[in-house]
Amino acid sequence: MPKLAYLGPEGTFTEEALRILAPGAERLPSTNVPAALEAVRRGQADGAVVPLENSLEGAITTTLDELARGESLLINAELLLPVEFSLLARPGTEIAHIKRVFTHPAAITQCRNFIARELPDAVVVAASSTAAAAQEVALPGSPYDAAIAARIAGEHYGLVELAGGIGDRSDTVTRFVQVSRPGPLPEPTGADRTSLVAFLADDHPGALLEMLTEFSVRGVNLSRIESRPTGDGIGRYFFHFDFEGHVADARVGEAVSGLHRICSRVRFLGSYPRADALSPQIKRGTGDDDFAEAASWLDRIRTGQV
Ligand SMILES: O=C(O)C(=O)C[C@]1(C(=O)O)C=C[C@@H](O)C=C1
Repeated sequence: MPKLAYLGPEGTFTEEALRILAPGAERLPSTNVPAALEAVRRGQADGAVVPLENSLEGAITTTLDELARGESLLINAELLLPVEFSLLARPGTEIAHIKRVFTHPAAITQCRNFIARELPDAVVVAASSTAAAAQEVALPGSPYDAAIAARIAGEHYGLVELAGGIGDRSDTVTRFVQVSRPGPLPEPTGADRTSLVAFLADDHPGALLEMLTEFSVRGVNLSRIESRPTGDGIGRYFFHFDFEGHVADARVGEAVSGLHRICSRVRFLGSYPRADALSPQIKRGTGDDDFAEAASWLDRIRTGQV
């Protein structure tokens, strides 16, 4: 049975995602995303499940940065999980008396309107996770009056739900990824996604366009691009890319090789089945057969068999 680290403690949305992605796995709660990923790198866990982006707040930048640094980890699965938030408090608490709310920064963003409307005078403090906030609020003498978390966190830690479905949108989804140390890739399914991090050799004019061109000329459709600061100064970035296809596909392999040639460094983050199982539209001349036929034709003309 694999042991998987996750952003804990029990009752986080990440735990819910892990239960779906790996129902039989042993769960190792970690205090934050870096700790969950380090547990994999140190061999304390066989893998980890961490949040990557949210449909309302965008990327979980800590995860992007932690996947770009340290020893390489590979994404081997993803999950899109609908997230619903509840306002949880110790029994007997009234909303009017709530002055200090505790929750994960992503939850603060996703419940902004509820907080402004129903808790205008409350101070909202960032916690390492929604369930960590609920765990803290449940402690006698806690400095916090309420937590924003999943309803199940209230059940775990003995809190009552004062309000449910408090997110600004009812259709919010968070994307989670399951990562492991480098090893065999998942087999191509025809509905895959590939992720990588690219570091520019320099920021000459058009450098970003050159990277994008490596995808477009081969008909590889980008689904996400995020710039993240390298820390070397304002304007110095590295880039996270998600795109359709599996690195075993000729067009994807050619695009990734092209990036490898023009960038100072490329970190491959994996090819894995898409959570939405959507198959890409293959542009004319960019299918595996097209690449194979073109390679044969090139061999022929290089030997004068024109
Ligand atoms: O704190 C949690 O419960 C988490 O699983 C983290 C997290 C996140 O990082 O976005 C996951 C889903 C929600 O968007 C809120 C928080």
